[in-house]
Amino acid sequence: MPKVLVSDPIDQVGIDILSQVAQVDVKTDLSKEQLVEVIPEYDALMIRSGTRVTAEVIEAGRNLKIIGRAGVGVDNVDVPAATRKGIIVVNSPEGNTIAAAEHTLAMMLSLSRYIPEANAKLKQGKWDRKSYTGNEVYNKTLGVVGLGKIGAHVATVARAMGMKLLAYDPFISVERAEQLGCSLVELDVLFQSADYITLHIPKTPETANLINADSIAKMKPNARIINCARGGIIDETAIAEALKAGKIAGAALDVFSSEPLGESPLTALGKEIVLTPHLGASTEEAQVNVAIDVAEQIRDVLLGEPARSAVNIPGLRPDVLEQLKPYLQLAETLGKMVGQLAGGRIESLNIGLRGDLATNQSQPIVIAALKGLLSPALQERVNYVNASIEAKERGIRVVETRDASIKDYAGSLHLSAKGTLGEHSVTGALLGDDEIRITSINDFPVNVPPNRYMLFTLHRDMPGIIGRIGSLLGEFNVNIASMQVGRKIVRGDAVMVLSIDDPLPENIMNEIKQVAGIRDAYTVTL
Ligand SMILES: NC(=O)c1ccc[n+]([C@@H]2O[C@H](COP(=O)([O-])OP(=O)(O)OC[C@H]3O[C@@H](n4cnc5c(N)ncnc54)[C@H](O)[C@@H]3O)[C@@H](O)[C@H]2O)c1
Ligand SMILES: O=C(O)[C@H](O)COP(=O)(O)O
Repeated sequence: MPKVLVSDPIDQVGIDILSQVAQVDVKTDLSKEQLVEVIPEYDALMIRSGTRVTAEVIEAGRNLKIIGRAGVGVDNVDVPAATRKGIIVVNSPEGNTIAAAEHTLAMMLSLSRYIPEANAKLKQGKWDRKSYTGNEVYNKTLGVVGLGKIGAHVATVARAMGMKLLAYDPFISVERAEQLGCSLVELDVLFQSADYITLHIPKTPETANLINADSIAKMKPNARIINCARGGIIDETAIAEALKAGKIAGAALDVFSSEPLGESPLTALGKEIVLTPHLGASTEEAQVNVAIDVAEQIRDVLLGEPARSAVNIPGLRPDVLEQLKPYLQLAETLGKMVGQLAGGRIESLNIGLRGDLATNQSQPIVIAALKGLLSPALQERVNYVNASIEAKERGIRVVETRDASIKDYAGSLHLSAKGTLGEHSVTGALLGDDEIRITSINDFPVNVPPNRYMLFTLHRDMPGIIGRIGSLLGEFNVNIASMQVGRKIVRGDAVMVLSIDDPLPENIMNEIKQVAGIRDAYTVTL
């Protein structure tokens, strides 16, 4: 039974799902060193933002197949290191959207009405009404930086509260912004015009310290900033100084450049700042959502099924994936075949998408073909996650061509591999919904299903040659399951495809190659 380590607190519903297929260990207080020590025995790791999955952890996780982040942000995971090792990283892109948006709105209102401090004072027995006259958000301008899932929900609710909306998001269309009641503006315009600025962007090199002394200098003195996105998007020293000097009116922060928040100039400030310890996703509902979402993906991957929201393999909607699955199988099979036919070091792979396939999303098919091509050499070390990187590192040039006009099958795939020992091609298609057929070898037409063990010969089409190969295999006690010859002209060149029940004995290939008329022979194991 596979083993799953849960190293951050997640809802029991997730543990129950994982327990259907795995032994689940919940260890939420592991130090860095302890994590590195225990990770080798686990097939999957499930985390929230509390566990840092460094390259060292990934390197030590020699059995790891999947890291599941029960939440959105994967910035606590070294995703490139996981990708390189072929470990799938999945998250829950939508499970906590509403929770984070509502927390943002709660922070905005708390900040405007000084609720946290008024509450604390009253609990100390002080009835102070005069210190806490706040502001209404009604009719004020909210600047939303990042109009993705959370930003969009914040905008929708803020609009209903009577706020005017500006948004900055270079990846969002004007139509989408207008649909949400937002005017898309440049960042500086947003900084200069907004009474409230809320951040809903990932932390990237472009967004690190986006709010700094310079950007704060552009803001109105009554501006209030809310960050429920990621620590490090705000320069904490700059914002603390600006608040102290009264350059802006307030800040509400849920996330920090270093978490847990230790000693910080932020904690010394008064009612103009509201701080929460990364609580954006902490609702019962969100925790159930993300736990189910991620536990199901871990379960599926451990059962050999694809994950629906992996961050390091091409994202496909489940319905598209379902439709493409037989073609992925086809691409992988053809990749395996053509790689073995070409032999030696492969320099380039030409992938021709034909018929209906030419109009499909090609990236997963290309990856599947590369996985097939590399799997004889790399075995289980190559998968959908790292196939492209592995191919690139081996200097394999990948060329994709499309031709929707080739209609001999609904969709077919033509792979041509050029290597140090020559160039070979295979074409394949699906019969019915999911039965694979090899339809040509080196452009000789055939029609054979793939088989675990196969033998191919290139030969002169002449009497006796098929019989000679048949008897030779018989002499070596190899049972033939099926045989087919493909040729373009009578007594010209031809290809023979044999499906055999057993692997070929080592010394038979030399004998086959010596049969009169045989130009070359190849074995393929699928
Ligand atoms: N505090 C919490 O507990 C909590 C909970 C959930 C999510 N989050 C964080 O909230 C953020 C937003 O999450 P989401 O689910 O809405 O993500 P999302 O991917 O749906 O939206 C992010 C948006 O940011 C935009 N964007 C990217 N780079 C940008 C840039 N340089 N300038 C402006 N816009 C840019 C993207 O186009 C996208 O529309 C993420 O950082 C996520 O990790 C925090
Ligand atoms: O990216 C996220 O999903 C949030 O930051 C939530 O993090 P958490 O799961 O640790 O609460």
